[in-house]
Amino acid sequence: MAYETIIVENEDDVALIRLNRPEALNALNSTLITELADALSEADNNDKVRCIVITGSEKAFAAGADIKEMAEKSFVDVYNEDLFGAQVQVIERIRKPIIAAVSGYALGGGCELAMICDFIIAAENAKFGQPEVNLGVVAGIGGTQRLTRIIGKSKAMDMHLTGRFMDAAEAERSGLVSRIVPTAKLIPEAMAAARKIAEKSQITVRTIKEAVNRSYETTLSEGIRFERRAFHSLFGTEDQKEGMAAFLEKREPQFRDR
Ligand SMILES: CC(C)(O)CC(=O)SCCNC(=O)CCNC(=O)[C@H](O)C(C)(C)COP(=O)(O)OP(=O)(O)OC[C@H]1O[C@@H](n2cnc3c(N)ncnc32)[C@H](O)[C@@H]1OP(=O)(O)O
Repeated sequence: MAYETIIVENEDDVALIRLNRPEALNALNSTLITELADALSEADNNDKVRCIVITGSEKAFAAGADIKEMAEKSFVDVYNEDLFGAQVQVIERIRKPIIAAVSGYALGGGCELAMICDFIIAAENAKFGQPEVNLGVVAGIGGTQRLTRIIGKSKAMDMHLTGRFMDAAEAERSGLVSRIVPTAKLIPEAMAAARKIAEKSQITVRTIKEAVNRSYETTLSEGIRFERRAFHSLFGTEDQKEGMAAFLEKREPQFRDR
């Protein structure tokens, strides 16, 4: 499908989605967020795609929601159109793993989009922030909830209340990003991680995603019970037999997603 504000490249088993509004530092306008949700759904439904990478440009992953588009809207406008609601729900429900490859600014909705992804690989030049306070609003795509769970209350309050930016090193120390790579190597490193995931059993990968995400939604004991059931259930798959046999036979597993 042809898109106006994103570019989708399918390489082997991985869909690489590039946000592409360089003139506005990939600010999330209604076209971009809708096209992103559509492209992610398409990738989720495409049997050839086993992992997804979302990235932006070197200067900006995304500088947040499009302020020019939002500035004149009233409460009634954003309430009635449920600004960001439908598209974000689609993105949150994608079952395949999504890596955010972040270079440059990931601010406001850009930081929130990266946090919806399953993990973040950051370039050395990455900067994260929730500067909505400077615009007289609060984050609206989960920033107050996800950032707090990821980096803790004190740092999350600092980021949201002051609107300051966090560099890649602080983001890694805080657990917001899984690793930092040289800026020029961001896409190759993210694609290599995605290809590694794509080699695994997709039933196992989806179960892992579901179980880790469950930890945000439930109590520790419920989460552990869910994990144990998930672990037991995978013994009903051919891929568990193959994975364990391959280890014992000292060979690489050939998973069939069954
Ligand atoms: C999703 C919600 C609900 O959580 C809410 C939000 O996300 S609100 C938005 C939060 N984001 C911000 O407040 C960041 C706004 N941008 C900046 O502070 C700066 O642009 C910068 C620090 C990221 C980069 O600064 P600089 O290098 O000086 O570049 P600029 O000249 O400012 O920007 C270039 C160009 O891009 C336009 N731009 C940047 N960000 C946005 C945006 N969020 N919405 C719309 N347009 C944006 C900027 O206006 C410039 O375009 P021109 O004015 O030159 O046409």
